[in-house]
Amino acid sequence: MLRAQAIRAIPRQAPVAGSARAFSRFALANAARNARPVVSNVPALPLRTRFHAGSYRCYAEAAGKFSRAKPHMNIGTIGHVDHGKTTLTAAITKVLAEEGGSKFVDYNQIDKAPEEKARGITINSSHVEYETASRHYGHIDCPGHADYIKNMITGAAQMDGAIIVVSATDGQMPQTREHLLLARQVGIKKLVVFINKVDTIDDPEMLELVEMEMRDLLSTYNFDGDNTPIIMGSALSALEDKRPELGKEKIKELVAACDDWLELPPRDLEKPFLMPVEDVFSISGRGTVATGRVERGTITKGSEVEIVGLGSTFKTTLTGIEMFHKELDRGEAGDNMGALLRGVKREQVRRGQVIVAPGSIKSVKKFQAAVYVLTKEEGGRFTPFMNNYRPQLFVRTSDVTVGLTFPGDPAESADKMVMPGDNVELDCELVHDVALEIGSRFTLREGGKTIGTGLVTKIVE
Ligand SMILES: Nc1nc2c(ncn2[C@@H]2O[C@H](COP(=O)(O)OP(=O)(O)OP(=O)(O)O)[C@@H](O)[C@H]2O)c(=O)[nH]1
Ligand SMILES: [Mg+2]
Repeated sequence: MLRAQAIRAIPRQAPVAGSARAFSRFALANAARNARPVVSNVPALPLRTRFHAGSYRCYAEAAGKFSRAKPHMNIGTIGHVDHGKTTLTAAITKVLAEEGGSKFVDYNQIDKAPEEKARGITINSSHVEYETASRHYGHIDCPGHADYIKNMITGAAQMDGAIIVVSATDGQMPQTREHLLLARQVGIKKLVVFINKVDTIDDPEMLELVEMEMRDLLSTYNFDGDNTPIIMGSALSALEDKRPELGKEKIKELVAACDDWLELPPRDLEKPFLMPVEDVFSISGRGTVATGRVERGTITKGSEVEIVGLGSTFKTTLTGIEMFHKELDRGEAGDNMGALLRGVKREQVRRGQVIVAPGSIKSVKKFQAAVYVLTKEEGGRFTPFMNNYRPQLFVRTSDVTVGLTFPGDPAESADKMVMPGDNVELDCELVHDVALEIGSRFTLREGGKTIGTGLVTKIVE
């Protein structure tokens, strides 16, 4: 709800008074098209894209509980089961509440996370918020491993940075590694480590060992193992007001490390321009107009752009921008606009292509992806699928058949299968190339229903 309000709260760019002739025919069609969804139950645009459009401004206007003049960042606790993610989340809100930067949210409130339906996929996750001297944070904690996986693949609750929690009693465990890998794949660049349950450890050498192993592991997954802040403490002590040197003080250190080390994500407006083509019109006397909703970046009239995907990639000049029947000089993320393209024939541009800042994204046919396959309760398949399964892949406005195979030796893949509810790494080959990059999210559909969702993790060609 908060999110929906927040999206609506983002003010649109006010149209500048139009010049001589607006491309009114396309504007009408544009309005009509916006009113009807193209494929009825295709999941909405990734929440992330919409949510990020206004970044912290969303929060500023939606909640009004704290002062929101500070930049906003989404983070979360990740790590192996039972290592103390939820306890730590509660402890952070408790310690910051004492300084007026949060409302204390106790363990039980966090752990009875509501089921959230994001694009048909049920994810249990809790969102809390708090404020430090320099930032406002939205913090995500999921109750179970499967929910972290779904969350990260689908991006339903996006994290720009994360706190990885490792229990000093166990050290790194399989899910520590799995979450690190996924964090890397979803584009999280920096993490902060919290070695938890230090209250139960008497041997300092044990702690050194856990720290060393974590630094190695971070480096293995291409994080900065040498410089990543590692804080050792006890979330439970902080929560129970015991041993402040392990509790409260360490939570303060952790929060300070988040402020200093985790980098604010680039705002959508700062990214290179990208507009997925939804429709194309030819307007006599003026030329070809492509319409769509700008996903990221800004563009000015007269800029050089590149049209990418579906077999043809070429450059042209954007000679006009129109919104709401008015001609404008500039378009930006979130705008529904029409782009007048110089010297381009109508047949050269198609729905499914993207118009981008030249060189900012490539057209791709083969890639690897992390895929989450919906359960039948989530509206997905009832039965497993095998090697060489060929559903439709939807990304932005394109819809292409994709062949899915298991990575590795084909001889060993013959009797492998993927069950509804699984998450798997798959090799993907599209029948047509489309604009994709590492981190692009897509959905898989078959027979009119969504059966899976995926994240591009590696570009092959
Ligand atoms: N001794 C000690 N126990 C702790 C500490 N932090 C958490 N625990 C205990 O560890 C257990 C698991 O803590 P949770 O916070 O539920 O762990 P989690 O990582 O959220 O677990 P899942 O959500 O199930 O993956 C609970 O019994 C906590 O009380 C700590 O600093 N010291
Ligand atoms: Mg938990």
